[in-house]
Amino acid sequence: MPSSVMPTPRRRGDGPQSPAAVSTVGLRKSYGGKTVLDGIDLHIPAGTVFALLGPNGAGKTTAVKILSTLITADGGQAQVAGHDVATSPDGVRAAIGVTGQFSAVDGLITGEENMLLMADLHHLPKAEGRRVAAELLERFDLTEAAKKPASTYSGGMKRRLDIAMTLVGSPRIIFLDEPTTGLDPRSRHNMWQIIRELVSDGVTVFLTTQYLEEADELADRIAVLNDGRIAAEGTADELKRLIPGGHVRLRFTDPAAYRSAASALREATPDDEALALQIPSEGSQRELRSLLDWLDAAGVEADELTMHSPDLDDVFFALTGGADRTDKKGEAVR
Ligand SMILES: Nc1ncnc2c1ncn2[C@@H]1O[C@H](COP(=O)(O)OP(=O)(O)OP(=O)(O)O)[C@@H](O)[C@H]1O
Repeated sequence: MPSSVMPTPRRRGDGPQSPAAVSTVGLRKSYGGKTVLDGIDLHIPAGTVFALLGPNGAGKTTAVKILSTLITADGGQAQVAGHDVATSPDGVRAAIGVTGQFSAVDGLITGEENMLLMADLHHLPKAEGRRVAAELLERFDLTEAAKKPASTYSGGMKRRLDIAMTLVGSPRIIFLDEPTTGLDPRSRHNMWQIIRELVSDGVTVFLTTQYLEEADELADRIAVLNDGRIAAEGTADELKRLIPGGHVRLRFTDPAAYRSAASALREATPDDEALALQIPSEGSQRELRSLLDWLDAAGVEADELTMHSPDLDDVFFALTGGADRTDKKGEAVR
């Protein structure tokens, strides 16, 4: 079932007076002559999940690095947990955890040693550190692997260890930079469950992702980053309402049939790789009937006809101007 017809759950942090966990005004960053962030405004209420969505190279990691004080912005302001990133970076660091592309996991030592190192860094007394480490290893299903070097862990286990290490410091805000990139579907769903549990504990989650489904599943609010600017921001439903209607997709197995249909149906958007044609449609019975009549008259016989309601894929595609993407089934599409 397309997510757009699922009942809409109540979103957290909708109240106008919800305190901001993260807020930015006019955040800017350039590398050399290249503008990576070109005036970013964000307001993320405490206790919510925010997804920064964007194609490769859009500037997602750069935003996370600025907000977690790893690099400085060239302009604008950013407050995290009530601290200014420029004037109070220590205050920010004490309140946040960061995991993702610059993971803290050391592959040469065991999972347990990684956890104890983290406990030391947070100045926990030895016994307390051991208790917290054991608890978190258990919570993230790593007890059995705790004595093995982290380099032997699977991708999913490493991500879980990374989050467990972050939680040693009891952060109120967690930045997850592409938390499920490269994970298999089961590990991805595990990670989603972990993220939901973090939020139910009151943690604010700032996540970056290239996966629309992930943002749709997890985020209260989503911002689409494109060319250094926020192209759109809102709940998944609000974003889906930004673009008109759905479409009918015709798939062919025979390249010759596909080519002749493509030349007969000039209004359709062709996808040469998938041998598919996409025709704008609201999906009403009347519209579908006239489309079928039209296909018959044009002598077009597709091997598969599917209806699509607008989803985040469509929004992302429309807003990011056709950047390469991967659809929900993992197929590369144009
Ligand atoms: N230290 C740096 N020096 C020069 N250019 C950089 C540096 N860091 C990032 N960039 C450039 O800034 C742009 C944004 O990079 P960033 O890593 O923030 O993108 P991203 O949205 O996280 O992409 P991805 O999904 O591929 O990780 C890219 O074009 C990248 O090459």
